[in-house]
Amino acid sequence: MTVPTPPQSVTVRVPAKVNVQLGVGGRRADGFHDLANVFFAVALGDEVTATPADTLRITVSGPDADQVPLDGSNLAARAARLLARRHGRRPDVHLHIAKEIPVAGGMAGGSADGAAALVACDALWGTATPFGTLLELAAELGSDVPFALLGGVALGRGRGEILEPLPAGGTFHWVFAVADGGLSTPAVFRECDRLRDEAGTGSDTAAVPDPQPDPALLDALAAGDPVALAAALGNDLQPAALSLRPALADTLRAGADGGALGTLVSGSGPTCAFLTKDAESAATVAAALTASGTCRSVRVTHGPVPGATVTGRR
Ligand SMILES: C[C@](O)(CO)[C@H](O)COP(=O)(O)OP(=O)(O)OC[C@H]1O[C@@H](n2ccc(N)nc2=O)[C@H](O)[C@@H]1O
Ligand SMILES: Nc1ncnc2c1ncn2[C@@H]1O[C@H](COP(=O)(O)OP(=O)(O)OP(=O)(O)O)[C@@H](O)[C@H]1O
Repeated sequence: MTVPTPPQSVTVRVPAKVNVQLGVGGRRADGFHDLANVFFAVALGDEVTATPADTLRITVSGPDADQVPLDGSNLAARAARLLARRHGRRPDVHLHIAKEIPVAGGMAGGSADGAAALVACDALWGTATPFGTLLELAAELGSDVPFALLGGVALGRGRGEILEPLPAGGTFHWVFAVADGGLSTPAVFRECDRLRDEAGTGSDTAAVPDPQPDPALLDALAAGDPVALAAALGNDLQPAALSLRPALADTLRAGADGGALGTLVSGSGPTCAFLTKDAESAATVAAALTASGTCRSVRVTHGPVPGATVTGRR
């Protein structure tokens, strides 16, 4: 019997997400918010390559590389440590992140790298962790990490970590406008609470009704209908992101004027997302956004695409 040789390196591709619906409930006793979170994975993504090393080491390349921590706080490093501990081994791995997802942009870039590191280390170390266990480890790392493993389109309940895959009937075309500088996710949730308190509605679970997925949005996804999906897009964090970064209103307007079917802030922002009719229309909207001067850069992409997937093994 031949014993398979362990790989010398494993590369994993992982998608960014946009939340086509982000219903935010009241603040729970643990500080988190219950969500009706419809995640959508887009082709814009990062690549994480794992190779054996004497000690855990992170390197990063790409346009935002200088904003990514290289120490133990990096979500990819935390993922490697968590998986190693589960299997009683040392996290002796070099993880290189080829970063395309905007940092602190509301597209779950760090979460994506955490999910990719779980999959890459599992393949490199031959630990054959069941997918259900990877999902549990992912939820320990952060609310958005399980979805980066799953990909496609899914409803996230709880703080976003309890996932139910949803059907999607076709490819949707998106444009993303990347802002200068990021927004902190906890700060945006705090601002959402503050705005609710200021409006007199209250911000805890007793005051805010449980958010529910919008049936019209789920039908539009299943039917692959971009016009119906555009009409149903919604993000309860958008007022908070706009309150912290009022200039985002100009970006959203520029995309709408440029012909987008629907516009919204992606997750906690500040990246803005534009749903378009087709690939040609996406190029037109991208050109209008670039010409408007209301954002740092513009990315054209599509989805849904699969979650963290091994794309290379040497
Ligand atoms: C805004 C979203 O990106 C939408 O998908 C997510 O809800 C955020 O997910 P994430 O970045 O993985 O967030 P975590 O790392 O789990 O939590 C960071 C912080 O965001 C806030 N947070 C996050 C998720 C949630 N359901 N309620 C919250 O209030 C909490 O202050 C928490 O301490
Ligand atoms: N691998 C990573 N890539 C990017 N940022 C990371 C990573 N690991 C840790 N971080 C830290 O996380 C912070 C948030 O970055 P991230 O790109 O995940 O934000 P985000 O996309 O807004 O998150 P989300 O959409 O999940 O709320 C960064 O400012 C950075 O300090």
